[in-house]
Amino acid sequence: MAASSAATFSIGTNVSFGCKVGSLSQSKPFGVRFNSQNSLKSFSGLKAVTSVSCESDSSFLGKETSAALRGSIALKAQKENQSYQYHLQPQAAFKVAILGAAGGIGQPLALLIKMSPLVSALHLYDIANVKGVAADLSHCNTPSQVLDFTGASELGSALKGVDVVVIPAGVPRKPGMTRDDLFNINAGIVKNLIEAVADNCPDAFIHIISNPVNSTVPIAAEILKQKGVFDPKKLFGVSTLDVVRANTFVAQKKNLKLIDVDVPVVGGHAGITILPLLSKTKPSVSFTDEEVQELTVRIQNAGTEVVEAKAGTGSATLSMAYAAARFVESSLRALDGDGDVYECSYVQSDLTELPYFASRIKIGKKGVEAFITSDLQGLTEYEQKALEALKPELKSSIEKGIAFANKQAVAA
Ligand SMILES: NC(=O)c1ccc[n+]([C@@H]2O[C@H](COP(=O)([O-])OP(=O)(O)OC[C@H]3O[C@@H](n4cnc5c(N)ncnc54)[C@H](O)[C@@H]3O)[C@@H](O)[C@H]2O)c1
Ligand SMILES: O=C(O)C[C@H](O)C(=O)O
Repeated sequence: MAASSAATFSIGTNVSFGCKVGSLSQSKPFGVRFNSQNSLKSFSGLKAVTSVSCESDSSFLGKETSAALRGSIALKAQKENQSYQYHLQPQAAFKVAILGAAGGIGQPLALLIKMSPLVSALHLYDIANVKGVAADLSHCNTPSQVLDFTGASELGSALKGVDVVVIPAGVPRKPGMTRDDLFNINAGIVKNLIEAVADNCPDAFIHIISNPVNSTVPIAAEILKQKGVFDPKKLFGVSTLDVVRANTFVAQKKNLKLIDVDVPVVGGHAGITILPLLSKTKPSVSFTDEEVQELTVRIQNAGTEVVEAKAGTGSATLSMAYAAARFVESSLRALDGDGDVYECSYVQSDLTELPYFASRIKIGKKGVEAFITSDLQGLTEYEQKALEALKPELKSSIEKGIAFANKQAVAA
């Protein structure tokens, strides 16, 4: 085997996991390898805000200079390299649950999370078919323990003691459907799962993937309120896939190094409510009006692009698992005390007049720590108009979710 051959992939954080064959791993066939020095430039969005903020006096990072910031990250990265390169123990001991783990997203997401050095236990829950997924995954010689849970009677055990709950349970779209067409089935699924989360792990970070996210997040919030355990800082609608897509499409269009590109995406997660702020792209890049129009529409329709290509067999699963794994890893890093974690997410917000809104946020140990307001300042005329145009649809999706949850409460 060639001493230098290495297969390494990153899920978009400053941590990458690699199976390295050769000098590093002769006595260790699988290694958890931190690539932090390289990835100072390759965070694919997670730390892109570093460069935003260092150029702006009004940034959330205050007076810290770019050089000092990079220096501190480099030092930390070096230490991480030293500490973890040769160990198979988890770096931290967080427990993650996936609800809907046997599904198209759930399975690859479970695999990616199984590779995280921050996870000590992975709880896989579904209404069926999860035993085999867990048996299969448990043979991977990465540190976390995999446990399976099937059906409502085991849901409570799946959630006990968990730090992060990820919810991709529910039905996906078929061609011709909108995400809102999933409401009737998925609203009830999310409601039931969130009730169990409220009862068993009310302090956990909750990541909602199930569509329509614009409504399922408000449903989850209302259920948590009814149970008296709502912490708005810990409820996240996962809109990371919109950022991943925006980064990919912009890099392709402008012939940029993919790993450097970061585009904030705000609003919500459906059609025109998905608003990529191309004027805020890092590195700074100019677009013609036609490019802005073409890229914006492609990013907004990217989910439909996949649904149509899959021709009735489902919607995005692999790219979604990748995006969700990135968001999980970011959350775990924040829980682990990393003070430099930024992601876009659909959360309770007062950035606009709407109660829920996706924007870039800083995530800390207690959840949402700050909103990156600068992204919404100095928008182009195109972006400003698109922002106003998305509000009525987003408002009505939010109200639909709230009404559903309240109606259920009255009926109960
Ligand atoms: N937020 C996003 O960006 C994004 C991206 C892609 C897909 N999605 C959404 O994610 C959801 C799942 O997509 P998928 O492709 O994985 O679908 P899928 O049908 O392949 O998998 C869904 C899984 O959920 C399980 N499930 C159903 N009811 C459940 C319940 N009550 N409790 C636990 N598990 C239950 C099913 O058994 C199945 O294994 C869909 O609603 C889809 O629209 C969101
Ligand atoms: O488009 C869908 O229905 C799934 C998901 O929301 C996506 O953006 O891919």
